[in-house]
Amino acid sequence: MIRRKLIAGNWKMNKTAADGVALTKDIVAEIGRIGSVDVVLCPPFTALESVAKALEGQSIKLGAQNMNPEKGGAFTGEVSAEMLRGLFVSHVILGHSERRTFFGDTDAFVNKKVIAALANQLKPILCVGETLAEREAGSTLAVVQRHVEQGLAGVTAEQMAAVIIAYEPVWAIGTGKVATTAQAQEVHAFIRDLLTKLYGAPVAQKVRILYGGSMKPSNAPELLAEKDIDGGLIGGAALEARSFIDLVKAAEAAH
Ligand SMILES: O=C(CO)COP(=O)(O)O
Repeated sequence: MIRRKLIAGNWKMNKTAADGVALTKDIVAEIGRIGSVDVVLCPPFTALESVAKALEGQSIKLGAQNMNPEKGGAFTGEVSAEMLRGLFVSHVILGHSERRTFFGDTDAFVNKKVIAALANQLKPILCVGETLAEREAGSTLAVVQRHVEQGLAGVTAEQMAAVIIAYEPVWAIGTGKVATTAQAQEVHAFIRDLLTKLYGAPVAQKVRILYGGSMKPSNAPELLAEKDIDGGLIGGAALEARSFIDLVKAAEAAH
């Protein structure tokens, strides 16, 4: 089973709309119509519309970094799935560890978002991963299992075709401390086994599992060569055209 590699850039709270357009134009100039790798840019909400325009006619897709599961109403400061769809957004990062840590996102709330995203034809990129304390306590796999099972509660086998999972060990995010390929592959294989138990092998074999945490052009080829690592969710290295393009090229070479 060949899964298409996917490289997604999570810009986090960086880039004004103008900066985002400039970065997008540089990326598009080199890899706008890349055929063999899926590429998703996830700017902040404020840059989605301008980046969508800069991506017109290209195969690169647009993602958001969060969303509220409600349809609409009195939820000051929040953004709904329908609002994102209206801006040509196709993907949405959900359950990122920064949201879990700083903004109180629980597994149950993340699950509501996943369900709402799928109901609105948005592809969720569900983030899972342990903290350093959890790894040191030997609970990595238990934490990842909880994030996956609770995040996907109520998601059907058919809907899994639209779901992407990102394994992001929290201790590797923005720290320069990348998980070893063996550490990453172990957890990716564990997630695929879990998906096999939940949905059966034909479904589990098709789900893309991305790695995230200090992924760079220098360490990407080794990570992307692993059997169950299907791409990357990139933070820091997605903020510059050169490193992001090189990551996409590494995924193309690993294809
Ligand atoms: O959190 C991440 C992507 O969502 C990873 O961030 P870094 O690539 O900056 O470590």
